[in-house]
Amino acid sequence: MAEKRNIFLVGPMGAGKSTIGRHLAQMLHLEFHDSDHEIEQRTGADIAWVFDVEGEEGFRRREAQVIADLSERQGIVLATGGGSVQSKDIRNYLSARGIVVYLETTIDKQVARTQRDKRRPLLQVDDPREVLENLAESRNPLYEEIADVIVKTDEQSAKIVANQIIEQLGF
Ligand SMILES: Nc1ncnc2c1ncn2[C@@H]1O[C@H](COP(=O)(O)OP(=O)(O)O)[C@@H](O)[C@H]1O
Ligand SMILES: O=C(O)C1=C[C@@H](OP(=O)(O)O)[C@@H](O)[C@H](O)C1
Ligand SMILES: [Mg+2]
Repeated sequence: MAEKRNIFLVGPMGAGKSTIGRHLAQMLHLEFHDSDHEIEQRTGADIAWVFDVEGEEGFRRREAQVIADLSERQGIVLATGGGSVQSKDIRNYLSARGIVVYLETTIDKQVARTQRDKRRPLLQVDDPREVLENLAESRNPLYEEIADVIVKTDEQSAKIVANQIIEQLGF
C-alpha cells in the first residue's frame, strides 16, 4: 500500500519543500512533482511573470488547478507552494489524497534561505521578514490543520530531513 500513497509536502517559503521533496522521491523511488514547476511548465513562463501579468489571484487559480490534477495521481511526492493551503479546496484534496507532511522551520532560516533568490514575488519587498511573520500567523494553523506528520527542517541537511520523514512515516 505504501508505494501507492502520495506524499504532499506543505509549509512556508524556505522550509525546503522543493529540495527535500526531490530527495524523498528519489529515496522512495516515487515520481517527484513541484506545483510551482508545473505552473511554469504549463504557462511557459516563470512564477514572477505569472504574478506580474495575472496577479496573485491568477497565480492562485493556476496553483489550485495544478494541485487538483497532480494530487489525483498515485505514488507521487508533491512539493506544494507555501500559499496553497489558503485554499479550502486544496486543503481538502491534500488531506483526502495522500499523507501530508508539514515542514516547519524558523523565520530566521526562512529569511536566510530565501534572501538571495529573486524567484519569490511576495518576498521582493524592503522587509521580507515582516511578510514572512505575517504569513506565518495566518498560515501556520492551516498547515497544522492538515498535517499528518510535522518535521523540523531548521537543523539538519535536506537529505537527513528526507530520511527522517521516511522513518516517521514508517516506510
Ligand atoms: N534542510 C535544509 N538545510 C539547509 N538548506 C536547505 C534545507 N532545505 C532547503 N534548503 C535550501 O533552502 C533554499 C530554499 O529551499 P526550497 O526547497 O526552495 O524551499 P521551499 O520549496 O519550501 O520554498 C534552497 O536554497 C535550499 O537548498
Ligand atoms: O508562500 C507563497 O505564497 C508562495 C510560495 C512559493 O513557493 P515555495 O513555498 O516553494 O517557496 C511560490 O508558490 C510563490 O512564490 C508563492
Ligand atoms: Mg518550493
